[in-house]
Amino acid sequence: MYGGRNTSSTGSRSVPYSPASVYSDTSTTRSSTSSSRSSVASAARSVAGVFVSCFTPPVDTRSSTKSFADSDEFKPAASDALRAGSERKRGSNRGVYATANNSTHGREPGSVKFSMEEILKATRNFSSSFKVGQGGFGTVYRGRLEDGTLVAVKRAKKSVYDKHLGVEFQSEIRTLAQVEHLNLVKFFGYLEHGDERIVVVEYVPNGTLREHLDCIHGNFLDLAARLDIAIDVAHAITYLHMYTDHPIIHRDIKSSNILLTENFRAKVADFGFARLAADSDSGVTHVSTQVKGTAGYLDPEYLRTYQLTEKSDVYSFGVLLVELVTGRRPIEPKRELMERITAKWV
Ligand SMILES: Nc1ncnc2c1ncn2[C@@H]1O[C@H](COP(=O)(O)OP(=O)(O)OP(=O)(O)O)[C@@H](O)[C@H]1O
Repeated sequence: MYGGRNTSSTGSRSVPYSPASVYSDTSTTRSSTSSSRSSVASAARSVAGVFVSCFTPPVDTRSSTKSFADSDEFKPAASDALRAGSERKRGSNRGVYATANNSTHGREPGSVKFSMEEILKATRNFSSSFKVGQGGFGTVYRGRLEDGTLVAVKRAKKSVYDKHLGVEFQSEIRTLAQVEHLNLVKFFGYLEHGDERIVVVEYVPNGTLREHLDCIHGNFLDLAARLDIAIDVAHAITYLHMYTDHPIIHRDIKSSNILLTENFRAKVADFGFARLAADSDSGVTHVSTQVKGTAGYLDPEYLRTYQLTEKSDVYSFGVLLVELVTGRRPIEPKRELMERITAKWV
């Protein structure tokens, strides 16, 4: 059922990302791309239609909502970064994308090899008070570079690179280095030194989408905010699928990989599982791979065939949309048998 990937008429995927090229059916790029890749944006548009027809836009309460960053010791720098144009507020132009040129940071994303000294200084020797999370890859610390840039420092646990002999790490680095989009967590650089594998990315101050759906931060996401988040994620996925040199399949779209800014806009994180999509120019339409991803979000066809295409991300995005609308988790083990798997339930 998977169709082949069409290529742009220019033969190049490095086209500037513009709302017109994504949303206009007359755009050369869009008209020449496969329906699989446009389905992310159209899914978001459909949900947008449902939301818009069902709900009167609520008053924007988010500006008055207290966020992580308000109490954060890094607050001044975080606020500066947000003010300086790397963010857009609700109601401003959708789909206007940051480029390296309007970055407020001193560093060009993706180009930096960090030294251990810089990392230790930024995280105060991996101080536990700077720890912000723990995931499959390792421990995440927040830090501040010498030039004031706020960063998240992802320190791989030893088993990760022992097991995969650095392959996953190298894959993450290559992927991170080639992407830049307002709705993707920005990559600043990395460190590979002895036993250490560290990735330095943009610090996104307001927690994960899942945390907000669980009301862990004490504020409720109104429907307009949820819609904005859905559209942000759709933009990020569309960019990965259509506008990088080689299409990138994220492979782990889920609410705990969606980070929120102070203005409750979404940035997609965690490219640890990312894998370049098959190149349609060579006639290959899928990548055969061992199954990776997160239970509840996994495309059943990918689970059955091990053949990965961009459609797997679109499926996960669909689960995410249901999660956004209902607040449910993709798997709810405490519910009755028939209701446990959200995709089936919905
Ligand atoms: N760029 C970031 N800015 C701020 N916090 C972050 C950032 N990246 C990660 N975090 C925090 O660290 C936690 C762990 O992130 P990580 O990406 O390592 O794992 P995960 O996505 O939660 O889990 P898994 O690796 O199993 O997919 C996140 O849940 C989030 O709270």
